[in-house]
Amino acid sequence: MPSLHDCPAPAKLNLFLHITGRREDGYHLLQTVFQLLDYGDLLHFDVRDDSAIRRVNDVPGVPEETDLVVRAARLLQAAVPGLPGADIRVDKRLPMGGGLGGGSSDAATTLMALNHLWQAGLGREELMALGLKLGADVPFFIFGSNAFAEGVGEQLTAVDGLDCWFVVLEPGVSVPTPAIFCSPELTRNTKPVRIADFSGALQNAFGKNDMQAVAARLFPEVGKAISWLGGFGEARMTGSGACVFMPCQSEQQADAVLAAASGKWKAWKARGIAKHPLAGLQKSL
Ligand SMILES: C[C@](O)(CO)[C@H](O)COP(=O)(O)OP(=O)(O)OC[C@H]1O[C@@H](n2ccc(N)nc2=O)[C@H](O)[C@@H]1O
Ligand SMILES: Nc1ncnc2c1ncn2[C@@H]1O[C@H](COP(=O)(O)OP(=O)(O)OP(=O)(O)O)[C@@H](O)[C@H]1O
Repeated sequence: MPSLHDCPAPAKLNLFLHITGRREDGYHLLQTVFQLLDYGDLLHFDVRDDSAIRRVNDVPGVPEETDLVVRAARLLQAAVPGLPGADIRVDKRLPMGGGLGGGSSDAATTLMALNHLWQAGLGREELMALGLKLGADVPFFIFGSNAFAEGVGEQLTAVDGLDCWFVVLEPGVSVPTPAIFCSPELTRNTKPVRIADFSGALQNAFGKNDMQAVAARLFPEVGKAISWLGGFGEARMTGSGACVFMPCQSEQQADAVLAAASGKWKAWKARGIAKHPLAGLQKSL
């Protein structure tokens, strides 16, 4: 039976995240730049000769039935008649509720890998539409490159992103995204930026993360991580938290920050990448 092993589900950073308004249905209008990293989860797929979808390993805190990889596989199966099943193994490296998009990226990798293995024949746009049913960040990971996102996060425009090393700090807490979006303290009136103003200016810490102040108040470890990393450069929270990142001038600078973090913080370095590693698996419509 066909199989695909060591499929990357890369992490993302939100280089900035502006909340510019709120829709009548409660969803927030935002502007953000998604940056892909060369670090993330690893997924393994084996096609089955029956139609069952199984996650074959234990993932602490995520029951099989609620796992986004299982839900993504079922969604694709339901979209195209006659598809077989799959065994899926998830090597989790990204923290949950970290703002790194781990669950969303796992879902996107599952849709892309199984679309290929099952020869389901869906195009990129169709996979992105399926992905949006699973979460706001899933379409970005299928999109294939770094992106400026608007609307509720589904309107994507390709951008270069940053070609540099990043240090990422894991504060050790899990931030539930709805807790930040629901907070009365969240500001929702940042003036919209133009994508043209963003390009080139990013190295000088363009923009801000509007969710950062709320997350730091609700989860003090997030505030401590920002203060600590801010001693070395421009430190910012990604997504709704909890993780905090800093762009570095060189790999040596990243290594120096990691050495200083040793024994104090869980931290790692990753390089910004321009393309999703599975982008070549898809046919575009
Ligand atoms: C903050 C970001 O991480 C930025 O990358 C994402 O927009 C959030 O993505 P996510 O964690 O995949 O979130 P989802 O599972 O889609 O939504 C969780 C909840 O967040 C709120 N939500 C989400 C996206 C959005 N534009 N406005 C919202 O108000 C909704 O209450 C939703 O029920
Ligand atoms: N495969 C999966 N990996 C991680 N979380 C999953 C997965 N499947 C379901 N979940 C659920 O999704 C929740 C959010 O996890 P995730 O790691 O995507 O958060 P996040 O990094 O904050 O994402 P985002 O940046 O999109 O807000 C988890 O707490 C977990 O309950």
